[in-house]
Amino acid sequence: MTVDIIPGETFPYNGAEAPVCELETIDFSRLLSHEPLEIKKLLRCCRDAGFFYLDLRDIDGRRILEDQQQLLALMRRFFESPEEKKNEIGLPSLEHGYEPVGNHSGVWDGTKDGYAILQVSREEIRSPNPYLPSIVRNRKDIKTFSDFIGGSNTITKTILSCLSTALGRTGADRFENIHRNEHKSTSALAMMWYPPCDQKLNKEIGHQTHTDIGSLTLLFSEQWGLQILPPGCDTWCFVKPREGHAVVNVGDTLRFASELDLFSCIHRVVPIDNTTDRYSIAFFLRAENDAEFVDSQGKLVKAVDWHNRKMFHFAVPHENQKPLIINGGM
Ligand SMILES: O=C(O)CCC(=O)C(=O)O
Ligand SMILES: [Fe+2]
Repeated sequence: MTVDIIPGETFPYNGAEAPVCELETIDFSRLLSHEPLEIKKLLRCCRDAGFFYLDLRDIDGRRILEDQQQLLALMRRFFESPEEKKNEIGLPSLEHGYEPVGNHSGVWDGTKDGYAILQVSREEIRSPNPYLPSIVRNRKDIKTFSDFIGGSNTITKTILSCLSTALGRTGADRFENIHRNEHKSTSALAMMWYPPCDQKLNKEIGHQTHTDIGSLTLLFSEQWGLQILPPGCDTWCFVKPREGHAVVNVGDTLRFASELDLFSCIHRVVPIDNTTDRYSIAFFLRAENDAEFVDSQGKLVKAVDWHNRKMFHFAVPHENQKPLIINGGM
């Protein structure tokens, strides 16, 4: 196991000092040139913790950091708008559209979630006339979404390809063959806004404990709140935000595709204080809709069915949730 709690490093939370975990860092430029040592390290991270930092500061990755700032400005403008404007198109599909706070279960039993979310699917942004709320349906905003989705797709596909190589997969067995760009998938950009939340008064809190549905998640947040439950550990640990880095994690379908070799780590988001709001951006790389996997229970499942089943499940009250679905069998 390579996930350790950073000795002496803690983060003040709920009147106590909470542990911070030590994740490894992978250099994106080195992955791009398939450097053997970096690929080996990547495989170790995906097998052990299922989470790592991706250093994007070299010239090959830097562009997405600029796109992240553009997207944050767009998100601030969007989430400050009146509710009826944000909700103009509702949720046309499970991976595209807007959902207000409270549409899913929350971080503590009996609570609902504490974030509003705008999703833009890769399928929709590639269409000639993307269907979006009119406050973001203009040339500049569509370019911001497309640049971010295109850049994130390139980064996550690079990681996927390195993992195929690291596992000695060849020909049709390479993971790229179930993530072909011209085949339909539920890959999407998710923009989340957590309004300030008073845990004593509020019933809409944080982001529930879960594993991710898809193959790889590329996550950007400049703010604290994300916690993971490292393998073999019974303590939740904070993931420290690091400038110039994204956080990447393995999701259920890549775990299934790897015959449970790769690790899909359980995580959640908790509110830090009752005065600050929080922004996070996630790109979810998901397999082609028709790709088939054997899940953690030995049952054959299609990528799109796993996605839809788990999405619906996120919304049901905690007492009706099946851990096998929420935590992907972890
Ligand atoms: O908001 C975050 O930092 C993480 C959100 C998350 O885990 C997810 O959307 O799957
Ligand atoms: Fe997640």
